[in-house]
Amino acid sequence: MTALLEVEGLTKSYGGVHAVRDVSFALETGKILALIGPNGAGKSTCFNMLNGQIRPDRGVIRIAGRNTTGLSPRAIWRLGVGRTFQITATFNSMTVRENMQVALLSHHRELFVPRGFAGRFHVGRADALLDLVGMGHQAERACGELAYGDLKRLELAVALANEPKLLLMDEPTAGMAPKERADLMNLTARIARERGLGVLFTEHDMDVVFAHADRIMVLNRGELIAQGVPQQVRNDARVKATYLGGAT
Ligand SMILES: Nc1ncnc2c1ncn2[C@@H]1O[C@H](COP(=O)(O)OP(=O)(O)OP(=O)(O)O)[C@@H](O)[C@H]1O
Repeated sequence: MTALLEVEGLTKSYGGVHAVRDVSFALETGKILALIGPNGAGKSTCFNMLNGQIRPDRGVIRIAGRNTTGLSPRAIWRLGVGRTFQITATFNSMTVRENMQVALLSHHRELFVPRGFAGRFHVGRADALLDLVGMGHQAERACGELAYGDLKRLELAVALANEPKLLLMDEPTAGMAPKERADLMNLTARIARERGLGVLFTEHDMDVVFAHADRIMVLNRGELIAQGVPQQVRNDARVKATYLGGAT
């Protein structure tokens, strides 16, 4: 069976710095894969090659069997790759529902709706996605008033408006309280299973990674030094020496 995401020999250098070197992995539908590593290991570079922001020097990226290497971020988004960001990207002056409506209009390429009319479109779909992430009761609130954890859930719903097959989450739980972190990751795992999404996330919080990832990849100085299920990675001598130390 073709994996949802297949990466072979992904490589990127900046001058003499090997930011990502010969990285290969695969991600199956319905699974959650974590990409971890110390500061400067190459996580962001790797992520940004997958979403089209950085062009690899070498290597191949296939999403659902289609070669997406070197495509623009917009083309990759159109092929069904959703993203959430470290810094939440919602419109603060709009309500929660309006943010969803804008995302849905964009997904349906309805970009020329006259100002002030966007609120009439996709109400049912917007509310269904808000219910899915537990935000239905806050549909009328302005985003600027939301608690941080709720903003992150809205951001997840916005990413789902594009009906992605693959979801890339950059430090999804950064800045959240421990209980909110677990809630967001449990929600993400449930949605991934139910909708057959693959999720790739970067994360500095090892509790989140080991509790919620199906598989973990560890980067160090641009190279993948280990990948496997959490128990394998936790017990890997090289990972312990270079990264985890006594952390787990
Ligand atoms: N645009 C760039 N120009 C030059 N060097 C870069 C550039 N982007 C990244 N690097 C270098 O590539 C290496 C990998 O950086 P990257 O940001 O991908 O790591 P990271 O694992 O995401 O780190 P962090 O956890 O701190 O965000 C680092 O040595 C970094 O200094």
